[in-house]
Amino acid sequence: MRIGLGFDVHPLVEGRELILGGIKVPYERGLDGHSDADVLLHALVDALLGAAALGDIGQYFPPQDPQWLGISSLVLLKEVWDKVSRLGYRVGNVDAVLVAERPRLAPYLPAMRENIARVLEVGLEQVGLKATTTEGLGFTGRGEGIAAFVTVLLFLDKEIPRDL
Ligand SMILES: Nc1ccn([C@@H]2O[C@H](COP(=O)(O)O)[C@@H](O)[C@H]2O)c(=O)n1
Ligand SMILES: C[C@@]1(CO)OP(=O)(O)OP(=O)(O)OC[C@H]1O
Repeated sequence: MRIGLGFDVHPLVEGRELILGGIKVPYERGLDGHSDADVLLHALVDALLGAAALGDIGQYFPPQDPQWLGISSLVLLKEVWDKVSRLGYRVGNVDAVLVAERPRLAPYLPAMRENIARVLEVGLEQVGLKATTTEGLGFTGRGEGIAAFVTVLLFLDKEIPRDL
């Protein structure tokens, strides 16, 4: 059994779409980055890589490489999951928190969970996802950016408990 932790932050800017968990969220600004800047999926990728002790997202998708310019982070997640699952790992559960003052994310969380469950080949009940504000405090509170924290539990095939 292995535990992984991922954390990411991207700045909110004008002229970009807001993509979170592979879902386009209607908002007047979007996250800036080399890829689609999906902060939730980047933190999830790092949690998976961390659990398998395989490094971090930038080692596989360098921000200087034009190949990844504007890429959907669902593609990056799929590539990393292929790598991790080839080692024999399966997901026990994922738990994640999006930290954003605005927009209100609750209506979009179910679709984000579905995307994550589909790519990681697990049931919806194995993917926890919440949103929180920081009550106006800090860079998230000022609306300067969005942060995400993700934990993941991996099992090797032979270790999977019967109730999962
Ligand atoms: N961007 C966000 C932030 C929060 N929510 C939902 O609001 C609830 C209250 O958040 P607090 O930070 O005030 O505790 C929270 O439970 C979320 O469901 C949201 O939808 N979008
Ligand atoms: C996803 C990658 C891909 O170039 O770029 P960004 O969208 O800038 O995201 P970040 O989390 O800053 O770094 C990871 C990179 O691998």
